[in-house]
Amino acid sequence: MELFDKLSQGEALIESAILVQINFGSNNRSQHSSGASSTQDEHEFKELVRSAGAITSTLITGSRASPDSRYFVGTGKADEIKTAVKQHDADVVIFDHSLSPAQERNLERLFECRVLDRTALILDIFAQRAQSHEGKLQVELAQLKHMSTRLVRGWTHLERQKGGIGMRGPGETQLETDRRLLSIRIKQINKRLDKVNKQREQGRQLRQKTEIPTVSLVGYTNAGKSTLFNKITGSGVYAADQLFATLDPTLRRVNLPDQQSIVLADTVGFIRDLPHDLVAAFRATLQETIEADLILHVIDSSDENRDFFREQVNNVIQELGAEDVQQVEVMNKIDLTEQEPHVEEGHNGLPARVWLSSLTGEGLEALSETIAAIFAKNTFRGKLRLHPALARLRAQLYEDEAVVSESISDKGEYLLDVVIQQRRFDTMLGKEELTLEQVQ
Ligand SMILES: Nc1nc2c(ncn2[C@@H]2O[C@H](COP(=O)(O)OP(=O)(O)OP(=O)(O)O)[C@@H](O)[C@H]2O)c(=O)[nH]1
Ligand SMILES: [Mg+2]
Repeated sequence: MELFDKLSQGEALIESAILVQINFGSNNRSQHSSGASSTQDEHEFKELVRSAGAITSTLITGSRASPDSRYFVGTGKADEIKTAVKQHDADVVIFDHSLSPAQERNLERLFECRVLDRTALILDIFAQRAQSHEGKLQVELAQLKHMSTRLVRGWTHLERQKGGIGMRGPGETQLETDRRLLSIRIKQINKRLDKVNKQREQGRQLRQKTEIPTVSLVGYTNAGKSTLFNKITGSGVYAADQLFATLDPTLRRVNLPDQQSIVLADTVGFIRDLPHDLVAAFRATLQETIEADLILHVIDSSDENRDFFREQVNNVIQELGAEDVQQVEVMNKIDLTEQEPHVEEGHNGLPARVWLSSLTGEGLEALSETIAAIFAKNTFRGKLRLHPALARLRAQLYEDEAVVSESISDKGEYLLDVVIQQRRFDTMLGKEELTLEQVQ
């Protein structure tokens, strides 16, 4: 009866999955390196599968020099997986890697069961989580693109009606249609996305006109961004112990202690090795990140791999062209550690790191004050045009880590984007006894 209720609510059956993870012998994946350990990879892979709503029957690991063109794994390993499928009566085999359409097809024929790769798995999670119109369109587009190379399949054709991982979203009806219909649908979605982008652009321009600074919560999946967002805004944005609980950036206007307003944006969590197609598909969703005045980089401080995650997120920020945006690290979940809530200052006299707990709320006030301080008048932020003779001042600004970006004018002047405490800046200028030209 319970099962029937579940089905009638449109929820998929819980599936049993065989997981496959192959180590290709790269050094930075070894157990004791500072990078992602294999145990960590394993944990994350299982979490992803759990988020997709499947149960891990068993995880099969192995190592190879390079992928086999036919089965991705060697024939011996392929037989091992096949046996496991039979033994566990598995519904699906999920690879923590990208598979070519041909490999996927060969494996499905061999196992007589559905085979998914990492991209399809992540897409499936996205499909379940997408909330907004744009998010749904983005996911459908990415799914259709992924699917268009995999239209001709033997086994899945029959299985598709049943639903399950990788089968949600546009799957059921689209597989029966041909490539032509698929491309029509892709065009349609692109058109709608264009429209959504225009609307987004209008909203952004409006915010710029009113000069409300935008603050983005960015971070690895499960770091606690949505929990923090909810705590700050008092709104009920979905937060759950699942990867990708949030897909769409959610914007809220927030009043700071000193009467200033900011727009706070919650964003989708980053993840290691996000398939490249997806980075492109979600660029629009993460646009807010790029255009923010301040990035709050949320980090699960209780996680032993926090440094690795931090690096991963900073890589993605760079990929999105947002590395010049000022960043404050939010060291979250201190309730799970020995840390007391506190603010760490950077060299430029501005806060660099706030230790807090989004769950208990300790340290939250300090964060609000920190954000307020950054946008308050006592912070100098702007572009400077420095004559080449002012190289010493320039060096000092660099020493203080106050320079966000730099270019050189035709006349050889330094054009600097600077963020620094006003008082500290005044002291520096005092020493130079020179006037500067402030651009802007
Ligand atoms: N103990 C503790 N748990 C926290 C804290 N903040 C968040 N969590 C938990 O961490 C889990 C993930 O939180 P979310 O806010 O959904 O994380 P997220 O960064 O938005 O994740 P994605 O949307 O998947 O990117 C939830 O179970 C939260 O309850 C905290 O300060 N302390
Ligand atoms: Mg979230």
